[in-house]
Amino acid sequence: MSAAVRIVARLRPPLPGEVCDDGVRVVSHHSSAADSNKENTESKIVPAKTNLGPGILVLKDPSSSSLTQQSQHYPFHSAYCPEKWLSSPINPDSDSASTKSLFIHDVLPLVDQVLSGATVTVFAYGVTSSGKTYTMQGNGGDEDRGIIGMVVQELFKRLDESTSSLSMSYLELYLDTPFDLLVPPTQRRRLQILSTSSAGTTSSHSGPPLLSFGTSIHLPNLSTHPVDSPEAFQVLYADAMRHRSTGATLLNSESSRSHAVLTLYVTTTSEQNNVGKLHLLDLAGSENNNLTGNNPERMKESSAINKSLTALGQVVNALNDNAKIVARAAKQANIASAEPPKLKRIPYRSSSLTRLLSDALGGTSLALLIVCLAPGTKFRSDLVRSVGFASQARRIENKTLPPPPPPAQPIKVPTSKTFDFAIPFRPSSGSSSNSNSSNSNTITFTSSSDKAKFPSSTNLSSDTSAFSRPRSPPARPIRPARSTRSARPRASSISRDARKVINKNNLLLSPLKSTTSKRRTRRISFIPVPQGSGSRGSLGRGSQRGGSGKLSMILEGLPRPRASAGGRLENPSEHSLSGDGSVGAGYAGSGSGSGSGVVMTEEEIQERVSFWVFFSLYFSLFLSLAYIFSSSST
Ligand SMILES: Nc1ncnc2c1ncn2[C@@H]1O[C@H](COP(=O)(O)OP(=O)(O)OP(=O)(O)O)[C@@H](O)[C@H]1O
Repeated sequence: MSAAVRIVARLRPPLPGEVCDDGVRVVSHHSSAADSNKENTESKIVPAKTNLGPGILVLKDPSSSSLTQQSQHYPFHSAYCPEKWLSSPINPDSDSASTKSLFIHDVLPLVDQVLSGATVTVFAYGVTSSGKTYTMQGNGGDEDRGIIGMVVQELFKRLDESTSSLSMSYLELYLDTPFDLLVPPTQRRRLQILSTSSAGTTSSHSGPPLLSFGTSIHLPNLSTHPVDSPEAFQVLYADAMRHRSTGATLLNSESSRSHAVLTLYVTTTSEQNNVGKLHLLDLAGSENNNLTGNNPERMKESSAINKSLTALGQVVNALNDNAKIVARAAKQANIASAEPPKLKRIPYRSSSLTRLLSDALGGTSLALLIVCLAPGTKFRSDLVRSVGFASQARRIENKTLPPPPPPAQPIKVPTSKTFDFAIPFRPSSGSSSNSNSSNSNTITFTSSSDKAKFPSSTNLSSDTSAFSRPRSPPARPIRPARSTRSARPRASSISRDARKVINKNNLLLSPLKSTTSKRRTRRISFIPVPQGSGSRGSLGRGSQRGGSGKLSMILEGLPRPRASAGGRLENPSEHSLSGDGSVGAGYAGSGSGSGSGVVMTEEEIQERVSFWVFFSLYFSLFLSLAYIFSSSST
């Protein structure tokens, strides 16, 4: 799968005393057709779907009040700016300037991807004092929260704590050298950057997933720290920020003197062992030393920053050229027989920054580039350079990795008598509490294939929020047989119904061999649920048949959909998952009776008969003795 780098432009408001002109505008999608240059084909192809995007940024003649033929259009995925630079008012519900808008429209969809196990890189790029740190980190207050704080809050809202965990690493590139920001300054040591193949991380590994920094690069000594709450994150983050290199320049009293890379690892241990990664980068800004008034130390830093940003520009240039070469080759008539186009070498190794970003640019990560722009006239040439850089990055296509494979471990085979291990069904919170859950009986099926899995397209209800992890394709749902009228139908009639299930679901029934069979087994318990229990998982299908009785079904030994503690997975057409993780598929039985049914193997019936015979014998013996004893005492 390929995915273009997503580009967002953000024009900050003027700072006190900053001289601005009318040379930049953002054309909202509402007015793009009317206001923008109609001959600009690029602006026409941008879909107008989100509230704020596509963000067409226009550089225009500052002395002219309107957009002219000479105005240059830069269509990005979104653009944010104070209202005064909007070409026409946008949707009144939208906020064109805040970090929150940017987060909701452009970052939030990527958070879903991280939870699905993808690697995502968000990086803020721009000239010094253009608002990169403000965008990523905020200004400290709740009103001015940055993307990092919002992402962490959102991750904790969505993480299922029983199966997922969050950890973080944080490093800075100071003078193009990586340092760990989460170790005390006394232990500050230069980190090594290795390519993944030389680090040997591709070797097979069992146990918890490895927290490797990237797919193609690896930092073996970078520390990772578990984070179990937003507050714990704040403590670690604030500590690390104290270690980050900042300094005052004439343009910014707290100018970042290093590129900072915060990585959040979402490790999921249920179903599929995988790690979703979110790299959040606050790059240092390119600097014009004439404007910053740097001293020798600042000059050294500035030269390192500018050098690494130049290297980044060269990488983007080369990737852009390659994208053009590929597009040109694709236009040629007989591509199938043509030689693959000769592509340029990408100079990733020319700086530590480009090595760290090799996944995000032309690699396997999903990427969002936030181009921060300063409106002051003294920054105009920097602004033009920045939008030029962003326009080139727009053509870069990353090759995202496919979703992680399904678990390799086989499903565990229950070997002893099956009904002893039946998991009692607990009614979900919406159902009535008096279901006879202890009265569970089981039938063992031996499956000829692994096809009959739970339909996995289950959605989380609104209170638990959906993980959008791509799951294995849904199989046909198992449809339990219709119940009979009697509360305890005879085994023979149940067997017939059960056979229907078996035939429909490609299962083999082996009632006598089932408990000792070495083959993979599945157990299905049919448990009576009181009439009108109102489980949210009840199917409409059954009620169409006019039935009022309900059965619930438990599948054991199958992968279960995840739900957060106390949360509930729900698919209104098939299944419900109660907070304890037990899954029920409610359906309405036919007929007007209670609709409860019991399914047993012949072996189980024999066992029950023997039990009752012995029980009756002992009980009558006890009665006789009691009678003899009482008559002798009188
Ligand atoms: N969107 C915004 N709204 C209000 N103030 C902003 C905004 N963006 C930036 N600022 C202010 O502009 C100043 C410079 O911003 P910031 O430090 O984030 O720049 P920077 O791009 O990170 O600079 P450097 O590369 O030098 O670190 C700060 O005082 C910040 O509060």
